Amino acid sequence: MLTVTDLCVARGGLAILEGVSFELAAGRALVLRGPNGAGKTTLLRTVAGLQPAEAGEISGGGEAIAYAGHSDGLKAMLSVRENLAFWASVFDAGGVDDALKAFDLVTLQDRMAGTLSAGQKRRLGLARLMVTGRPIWVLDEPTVSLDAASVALFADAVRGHLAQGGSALMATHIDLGIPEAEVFDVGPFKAKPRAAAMDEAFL
Ligand SMILES: Nc1ncnc2c1ncn2[C@@H]1O[C@H](COP(=O)(O)OP(=O)(O)OP(=O)(O)O)[C@@H](O)[C@H]1O
Repeated sequence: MLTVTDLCVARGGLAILEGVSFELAAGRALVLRGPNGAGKTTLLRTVAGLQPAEAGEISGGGEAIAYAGHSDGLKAMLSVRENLAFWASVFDAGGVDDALKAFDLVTLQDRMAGTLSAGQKRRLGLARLMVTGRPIWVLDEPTVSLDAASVALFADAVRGHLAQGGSALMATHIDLGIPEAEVFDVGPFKAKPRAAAMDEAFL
């Protein structure tokens, strides 16, 4: 269970969201909603441990989290299969063949990742999640560049992950058709204007 309590997150020296609390249980998905610039990416980065929280607590995250952000994080000179094998070895996990199948990458498995189209790169970036063995997927706009068929593959992968007791926290503007998903609107948690604590030394 991922538990976020009274969290305040900041970006560029400014508090963005404050008083954020939610729980994410095994088998559940939580979709962050809010307009551009509302703070969804900042919240996801903080939950994933990529930046410190200004205040509040996050428990149950850490090593349990696999994060996929705006960048696909691929190695251009490795093949599709080699990219997945590399990440599987980093996480000491397996599942390369299942990941290739789930994201329709079998026929592309020997192609250099750098030669893939934007949507194919995104499919490979998302397939990486399946070889991490980590239970909590934290995903920032995972469906960018994906066509309708690929969005359906992604939704199937998330549903499969939830069915195995995993969970997913994601920012997305589209309806993925995942009945387990709850919506969390970040709008009401907009921070009152004030400088973030970490920048005090530079004021
Ligand atoms: N590196 C940065 N330095 C300064 N400000 C930043 C930085 N990154 C983001 N911001 C600002 O922080 C606020 C929150 O941005 P964030 O990316 O979290 O929003 P978002 O809800 O994910 O938006 P979108 O839907 O457009 O992806 C915005 O006002 C943004 O301009």
